[in-house]
Amino acid sequence: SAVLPVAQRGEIILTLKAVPVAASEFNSPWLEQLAQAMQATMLARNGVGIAAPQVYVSKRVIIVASRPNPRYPDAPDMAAVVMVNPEILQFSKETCLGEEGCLSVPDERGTVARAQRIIVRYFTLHGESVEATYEGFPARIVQHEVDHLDGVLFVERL
Ligand SMILES: O=C(O)C[C@@H](Cc1ccccc1)C(=O)SCC(=O)c1ccccc1
Ligand SMILES: [Zn+2]
Repeated sequence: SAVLPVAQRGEIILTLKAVPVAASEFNSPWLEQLAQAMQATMLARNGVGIAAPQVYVSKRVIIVASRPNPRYPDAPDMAAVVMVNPEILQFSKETCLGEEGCLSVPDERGTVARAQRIIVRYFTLHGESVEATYEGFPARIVQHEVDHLDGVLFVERL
């Protein structure tokens, strides 16, 4: 499906707090198409995650898709997870440093401290509520993507 343009650092959309997806939007063709376009865009850019504001949709939808890569060779190879209205319920006290990049800040990488483990609650595209624990690289991606929903770029955490 459609690969969408990705907003770049300095564009207002990336500084906004995205709005929650409304109950009426679950199970809608709109939300399915948004998720498919986000996934296609993420894959086209070789990303391991993406947030809706990065494709100019200021709504609280993210995709998390950890896979082994040069920087995280032992990262889990996980099926892409679409999270609607994600909320991080708990951050572990333990943090870890790791390198991050961003599809909206090309040619820049930096070392960011993130909680080692998190509990996140989100809804699926069908409106089911899920609570899940993530740690390590997948937890890092979730925190990076939820930051996008709150208008925060990783470079502000360096
Ligand atoms: O801008 C985004 O949200 C995508 C971003 C997600 C992310 C990467 C690394 C740590 C946290 C979140 C990317 O996928 S950047 C490109 C990439 O695949 C990558 C970059 C650095 C390290 C590992 C992967
Ligand atoms: Zn990013």
